[in-house]
Amino acid sequence: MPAIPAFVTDELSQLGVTLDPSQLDTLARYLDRLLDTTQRINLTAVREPDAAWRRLIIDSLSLVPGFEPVAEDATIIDIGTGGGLPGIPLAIARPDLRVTLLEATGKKVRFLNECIEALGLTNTRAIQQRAELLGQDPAHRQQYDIAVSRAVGPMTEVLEYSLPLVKVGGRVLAMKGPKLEQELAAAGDALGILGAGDMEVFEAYPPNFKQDLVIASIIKDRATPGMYPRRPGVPKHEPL
Ligand SMILES: C[S@@+](CC[C@H](N)C(=O)[O-])C[C@H]1O[C@@H](n2cnc3c(N)ncnc32)[C@H](O)[C@@H]1O
Repeated sequence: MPAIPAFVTDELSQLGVTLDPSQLDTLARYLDRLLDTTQRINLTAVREPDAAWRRLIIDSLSLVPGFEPVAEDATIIDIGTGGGLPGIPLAIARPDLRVTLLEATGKKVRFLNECIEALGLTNTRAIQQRAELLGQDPAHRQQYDIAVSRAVGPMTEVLEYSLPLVKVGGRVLAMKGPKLEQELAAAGDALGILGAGDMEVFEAYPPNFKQDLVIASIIKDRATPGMYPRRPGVPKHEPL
């Protein structure tokens, strides 16, 4: 069984996340695969095992408290999931939720499908597509309760990828660093245009952790106009 550092359960419990031994084991097996595969495909820059538990697994699970209240069987989409972050740790920690991993790059999606199969993640699927196209696909547009993301781009771009995929009444949860304030100052137009309502920003960790990870939580309260998201590449190169 892959090693699980002693700090993991304690740090998770400080975030309000409790996992059983088999969930911890599944997380360890996922991390093993991710670190092993990253020697061939660049899936993460974090290679050292303790740092990988903290920055990849525990950081991802810091989103869990932001899910509440959430309906049983709620649908989550992880936009630009790369090697499965934060979506795979979330799917392991919350088997009651249905998780879609969205990623544009084929070789990363192949890795995600191998993980889903090997780890027996029956609540998880991976889709190879660009967010700009999935957001215009009626099978996915405004179908998700929650859109999550990590390290996909500035807030304005993340909002144009995320809000079209979320139901009215659903939520966007974006993992962000210390530049969030500047990014939000630039994102006012995007919030209004894309149908955002109330927004809250909270620290992912209690103060004793000294981590600067913050989570922006945005409720969607109106339908997104049909012209958004715009064509692939436009949200990035001509931000709203
Ligand atoms: C910096 S990586 C972050 C990956 C992962 N979220 C993480 O934190 O490790 C950004 C990922 O988003 C994907 N991506 C970027 N733009 C995208 C888009 N428009 N639609 C789908 N995936 C996209 C990229 O292919 C890449 O794998």
